[in-house]
Amino acid sequence: MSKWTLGIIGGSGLYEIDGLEDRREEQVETAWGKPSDALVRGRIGKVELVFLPRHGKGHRITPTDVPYRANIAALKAAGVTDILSISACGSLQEVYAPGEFVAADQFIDRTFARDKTFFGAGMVAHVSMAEPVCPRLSGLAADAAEAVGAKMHRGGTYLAMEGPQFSSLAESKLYRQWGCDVIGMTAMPEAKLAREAELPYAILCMVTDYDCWRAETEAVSVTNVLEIMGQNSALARKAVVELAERLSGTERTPDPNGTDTCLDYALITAPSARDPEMLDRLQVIAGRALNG
Ligand SMILES: CSC[C@H]1O[C@H](OP(=O)(O)O)[C@H](O)[C@@H]1O
Ligand SMILES: Nc1ncnc2[nH]cnc12
Repeated sequence: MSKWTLGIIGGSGLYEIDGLEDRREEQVETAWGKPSDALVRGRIGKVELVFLPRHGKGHRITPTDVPYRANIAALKAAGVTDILSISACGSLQEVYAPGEFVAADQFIDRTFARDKTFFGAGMVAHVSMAEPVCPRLSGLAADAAEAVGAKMHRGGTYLAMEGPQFSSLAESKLYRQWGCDVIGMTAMPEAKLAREAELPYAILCMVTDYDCWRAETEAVSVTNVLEIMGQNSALARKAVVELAERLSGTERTPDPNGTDTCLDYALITAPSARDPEMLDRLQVIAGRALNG
C-alpha cells in the first residue's frame, strides 16, 4: 500500500504546524546545501508530514536567498510524495479580499536572481510546466481549507516577483492587465523545482493585502501583512491538519497528471554525453528516471 507523505512549506507567518504525533526535528544537508531550517517530521493519523519554514524560524531568509533547491531536495530525500505550500500573497483583483484563500493553479515567473534547475551542464532536462499545479492535491487542500472555515477561491494566476521590495503602482497595474490574480515572491522557482523532482505541488495563497493598485486601500506593508496573517494563520494550520486527517484513511495512487514519472519525457542529454559527477549529484532528485 502506498502512503501519503506530505511536505508542507510554510511561508510568511507560518513557522510551525499543529497536531503532529511523534514530532521530531532533523538537521539535513543536501548536494545543494542546507535547507532553510531543520525539517520538522511527524504524523497525523497514517499520514507522514514533513514541515519546512521557507524563510527559516524567525523569518531570517529573503525570498531571493531561500535555498529553493536544497529545500526541495531535502523534502524529496525525506520521502515526501506531494508538496503543499502555504504562502502569503497580495490580491490583484477586487474579488480576493484579505483573509481569503486562493488555490492558485498558474504562475507567471518574473524572478531573475535564483537558481531554477537541478539539472545543467552534463545532464540537461526540460520538464513541462504547462500545468504547474497538481489538480488533485490542490482540490484536496482547497476542500480541507473550506471545511475548516476558509473562504476559498479555486484557480488563479500567481505573479512571482523578485522582491524584496513590493511592486510599484505601474507594475501592480501591469500585472492586473496581464490577468494575474495574486502576487508573491516565492512560488517560483519552488514549483519548477518540485516538478523536476517529480513531486506534485499545490499552493494555498493566503491573501493579506491589495498590493498597491486599489485607490481606497493603503499600499501593502509588512505591518498589514503580519496583522492579517496573525488573524488567519490559525486557519491555515487547521487546514493542514484537516487535509492530513482526510488523507489518513486513503491510499496514495500515482499522481493522475503523471508528475511522479514526468522525467521520463524530460531528459535530453545522450547517455554517452552525461557527466558522471552530475549524475551522482542528481540521484536523490532523478535517480528513478536516470537508473530505470
Ligand atoms: C512578509 S510580506 C512579503 C513576503 O511574504 C510572502 O512570503 P511567502 O510566499 O513565503 O509566504 C511573499 O512571497 C514575500 O516573501
Ligand atoms: N503585495 C504583495 N506583493 C508581494 N508579496 C506579497 N506577500 C504578501 N503580500 C504581497
